[in-house]
Amino acid sequence: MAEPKGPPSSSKIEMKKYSFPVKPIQRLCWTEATADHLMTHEEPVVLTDTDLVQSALHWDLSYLEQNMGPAKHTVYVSKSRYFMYYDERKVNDFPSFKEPMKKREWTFSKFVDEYKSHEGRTDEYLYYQDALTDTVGSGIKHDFVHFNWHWVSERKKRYNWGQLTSNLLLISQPGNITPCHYDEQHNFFCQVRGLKRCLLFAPDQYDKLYPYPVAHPCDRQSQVDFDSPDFERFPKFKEIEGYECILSPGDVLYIPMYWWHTIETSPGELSISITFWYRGGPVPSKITYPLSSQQKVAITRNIEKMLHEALQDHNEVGPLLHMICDGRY
Ligand SMILES: CCC[C@@H](CC(=O)O)C(=O)C(=O)O
Ligand SMILES: [Zn+2]
Repeated sequence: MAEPKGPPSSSKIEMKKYSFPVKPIQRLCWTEATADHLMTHEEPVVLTDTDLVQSALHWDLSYLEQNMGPAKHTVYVSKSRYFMYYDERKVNDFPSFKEPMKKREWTFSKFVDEYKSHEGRTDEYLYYQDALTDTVGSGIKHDFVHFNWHWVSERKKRYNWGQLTSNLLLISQPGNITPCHYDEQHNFFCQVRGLKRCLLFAPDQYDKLYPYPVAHPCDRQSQVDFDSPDFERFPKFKEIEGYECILSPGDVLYIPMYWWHTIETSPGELSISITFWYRGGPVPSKITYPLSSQQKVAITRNIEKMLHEALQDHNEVGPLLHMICDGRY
């Protein structure tokens, strides 16, 4: 099997540079035994030759404008290059919370107009993030039906994943960054157009990435500003170690559940990506020890949720956890 065509090396395209060490994420044809081994052990890998979204590789802004139909779609507007997700259902409990980006509902044509008028602006940036649903036009429906569903359903079965929950279409301006966070689902992250640099961190780096409290709108997001880390508040960030890849069209990055990731769109051109998010498989009937770092993260989440539920005030969760731990553990 010929070596998969390599991606452009990160030195060729100026992405943000960080001081922490990163190792390359392996880039393998999906038929390689090592690719299967990595996915079986919930470790990231860039898969080539899957043809998963081959039928979408011709997508560009004008084709999408012709075929996305008349429905409204979610576009985020940010004053910076950063697009940090927040859960609007949790905002009420945090009156001083400032939304890191604004949510707009635009038709696709309106998005294209705004996209064009935002080119060159440095005061506001756009990021289209919406699920592919049956409101799309026949052209997109045709492309969607011709995703490689056989391949991806074989993977779902082999790795005993839960159901497919959504396919998110992501259309990013050059230079946009999704800050570091983890998701509670497995993700086949498919690059359709443009380049994206992905930095991933294993679930056992949890204590170095200082996620917001579970009750906070930015639950699952790291509090650390990678551009200027506050080592007073987040001293263990100094020890962070990550993995890196640059995705080209046709590449599929497996982002395992609970793996942290921050993704930057190359400055060169707009990026189009499609996600395939799957719930985790059923909890094994027999728990084996030691527990995995993913299981430990799930336990910490349940503890925070239970304490918040019991105390009815998220401001009391920290003091109670300190009362349990300080000077005792
Ligand atoms: C809303 C999803 C954004 C995406 C990162 C990116 O492409 O900017 C991501 O975090 C994921 O696919 O899990
Ligand atoms: Zn994510």
